[in-house]
Amino acid sequence: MSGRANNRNKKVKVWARIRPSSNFAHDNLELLPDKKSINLHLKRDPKKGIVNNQILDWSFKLDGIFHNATQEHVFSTVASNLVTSAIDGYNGTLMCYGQTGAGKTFTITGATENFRHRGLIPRALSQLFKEIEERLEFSIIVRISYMEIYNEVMYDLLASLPDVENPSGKETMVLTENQDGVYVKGLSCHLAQNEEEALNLLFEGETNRTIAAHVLNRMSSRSHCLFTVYLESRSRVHSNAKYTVSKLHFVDLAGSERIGKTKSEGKMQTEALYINKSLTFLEQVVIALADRKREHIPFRQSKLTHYLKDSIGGRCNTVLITNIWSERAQLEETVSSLRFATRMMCVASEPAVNEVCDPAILVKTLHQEIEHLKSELAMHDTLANRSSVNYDPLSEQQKYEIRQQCRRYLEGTLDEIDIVNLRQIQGTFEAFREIYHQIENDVEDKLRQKFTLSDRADVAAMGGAQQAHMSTADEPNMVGETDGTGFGVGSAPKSAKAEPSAVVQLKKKEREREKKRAARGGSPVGVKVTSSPTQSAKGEQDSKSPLTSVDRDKEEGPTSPVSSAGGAQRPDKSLHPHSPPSRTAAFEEFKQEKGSEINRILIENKEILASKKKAYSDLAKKINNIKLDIDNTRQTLERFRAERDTEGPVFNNDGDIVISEEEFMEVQRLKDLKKTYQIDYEELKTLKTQVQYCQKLVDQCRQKLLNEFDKWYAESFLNLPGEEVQTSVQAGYGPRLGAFLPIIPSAMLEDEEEKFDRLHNALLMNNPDSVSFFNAKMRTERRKIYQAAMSQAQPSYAHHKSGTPTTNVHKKLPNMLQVHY
Ligand SMILES: Nc1ncnc2c1ncn2[C@@H]1O[C@H](COP(=O)(O)OP(=O)(O)OP(=O)(O)O)[C@@H](O)[C@H]1O
Repeated sequence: MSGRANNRNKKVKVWARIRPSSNFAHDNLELLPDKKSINLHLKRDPKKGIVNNQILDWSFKLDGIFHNATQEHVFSTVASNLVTSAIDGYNGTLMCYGQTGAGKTFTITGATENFRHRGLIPRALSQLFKEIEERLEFSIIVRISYMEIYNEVMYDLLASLPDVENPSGKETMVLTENQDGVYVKGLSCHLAQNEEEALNLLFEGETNRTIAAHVLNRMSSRSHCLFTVYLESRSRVHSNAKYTVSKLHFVDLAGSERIGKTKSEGKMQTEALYINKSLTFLEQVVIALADRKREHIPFRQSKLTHYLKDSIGGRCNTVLITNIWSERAQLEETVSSLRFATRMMCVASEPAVNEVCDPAILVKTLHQEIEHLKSELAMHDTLANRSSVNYDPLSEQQKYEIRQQCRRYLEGTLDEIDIVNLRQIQGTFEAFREIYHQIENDVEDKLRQKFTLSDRADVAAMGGAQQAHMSTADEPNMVGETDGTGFGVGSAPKSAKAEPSAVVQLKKKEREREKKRAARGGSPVGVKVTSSPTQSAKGEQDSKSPLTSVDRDKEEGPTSPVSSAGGAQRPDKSLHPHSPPSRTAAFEEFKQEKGSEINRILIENKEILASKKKAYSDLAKKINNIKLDIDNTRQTLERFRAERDTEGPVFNNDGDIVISEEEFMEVQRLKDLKKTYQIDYEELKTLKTQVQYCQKLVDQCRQKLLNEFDKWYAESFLNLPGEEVQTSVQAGYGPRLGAFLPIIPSAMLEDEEEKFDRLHNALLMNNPDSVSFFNAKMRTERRKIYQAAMSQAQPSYAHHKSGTPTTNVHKKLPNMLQVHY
């Protein structure tokens, strides 16, 4: 069956979710083992008389039924794909329908007091940003709007409480349509650059909804809430004119119970009437959509259906979750909800990507193409006598010939390269690039050899010192091993063996002298701190060493940083031509002397950074506490509302519900808390920028210090001109960790750390209980980063041991770390 035929059979996906209950009506409600079907048996209603046509047995088959399902299971089953498809450019709608208290809000938003119970929106946002981070080749913009429709009036839940300042409820937003679809003029749309910002918008909308419910007596269960995520995705790789736009709606519908059941009067009756009307219109739209022959769909009858015009079935991925009760008293409403669900199942859905063309880029691309074709033609005209324009790609033979031509051109044996067509020009440039890379690699190899030998000399010197320190004749293997391999660590590369440098020869001689000394029972070099240089030099006069006696004196002198305890003496190039101090000791020395100014600045910057970080973390804690306060206040307000509902609401002359002073105070408190939260949050953002800035300064200073040290070390001890030195930072090695350990760039780790902090804070806002969960997650993630970094760095380490210390760890890390987020 073709994909098209498949699409033709596609329908809106419909699920039912049963609210957990200890009074599950087992006699009336039967769930079948396929986990899709449900049978209901109603008792005859004696109030309807002896003769009535009431249907008592109902069977429904849906796409699935969630019974005792976790939030995670519901999300992965119905919403996860919607999120991925939305990033791919498909519109998506997830709607919860059902009577009041059946669990719509619990499903869509979740319970704030428990992290495990967070609903589909926070989970979807989390997955969304994770996937966006993984799609490096796309630049994806996320915007969010949050709207409430109450009594057929639209309210922006993300505007700064317009309805509180405008209690008349005069509508400021208008539903409009253009070629791109339906949109609401006046509805604020907010950029969200990460999960934290998106969660904040959700949280802000929820708070505004609660405040409006109390200040304006707008019952949240009596309004429709629409949280919409808008995505715009452009390729970073191809600068073509096409890009995708999509929107993902999360719709929490008002309670669907019939008006008789609410037993409402006054204002509440008006609400119920509006709800009934808009849900009836929704049902009419669904019925019309299900009928393929219908040409007119009555979308414009209500704000809800008009807003969702392009978001139910059709080109959009649509999922309906019908929330139902399982208790006997609610069976009639349950049947009604399931009937709506089965109607929705008939609505066809043929999702399609929403691709848009950017006219400006399109014009630019076409211009480029015209220019390209023009130049091809021009070339064809000029070269018509010599060759014709060839559009085929170059063959291997042709590429080889072009490479040869380029080489000869560079060597000077060819004066001009014959240009025949555009392909050849491109091939020529490619050949030049290859040659350039090859030269670059050759130069790097040469530098590596230089480093290898010097570092080996360094290691050998340390090996000698170690052996001397042990100072036991029964451990000759230490020396023997070192001598055997030449350097004690790994084996030398062939090139190094073929062309031993002066340093290598120097070391060999030193080993020979060492052996002789050991045979005579004398102290090895490393411990001859107090011996007379002339004396020791004298003993060596007969040897065939190419060194002068002065050289030997210097070599064995008491100022050797390796031999002196602590090694903190001032390194002197002239005194130590071949026995440099360990890099760690030299670095300590460097910080005190030549690099003292930059080191001082580094320490200062570190202190400032630490204080900023502390201020940031203190403020984050404070904000979290405010968030806890807000949650508690909201719960208190909920309690007040519940009490009012049980006692029966008291109305004033205007028909508005009168609230107690205590409740009023709580509302005030909630507003104040929200204001403080916003102010502090703004300050937190400023602090964060400051922390990032200070971090950059610290990194720069550290890098400068290391670079200067490397140059100084090379000049002073390795006889290398400073400019030729590949610094520790470039090479990924640093004195603090010893010459052989890779440094994971601190900036990078802190970047990751920041990500954790952000996530941590965002999730704390959602629920304070998640702290331990997140700490654990942070630990695992950090371990992963380290392991990944080390496993990447490991080959370089091994390489280094065998003589190639220049592998650039820095270059490898970023891509690898990004994989984790
Ligand atoms: N699957 C579930 N698991 C645990 N608790 C649930 C579940 N479904 C609903 N609840 C609880 O039932 C109560 C009512 O749920 P909720 O507010 O989500 O209903 P609703 O359908 O959105 O009602 P309304 O129309 O008034 O907004 C809440 O306290 C919620 O925590």
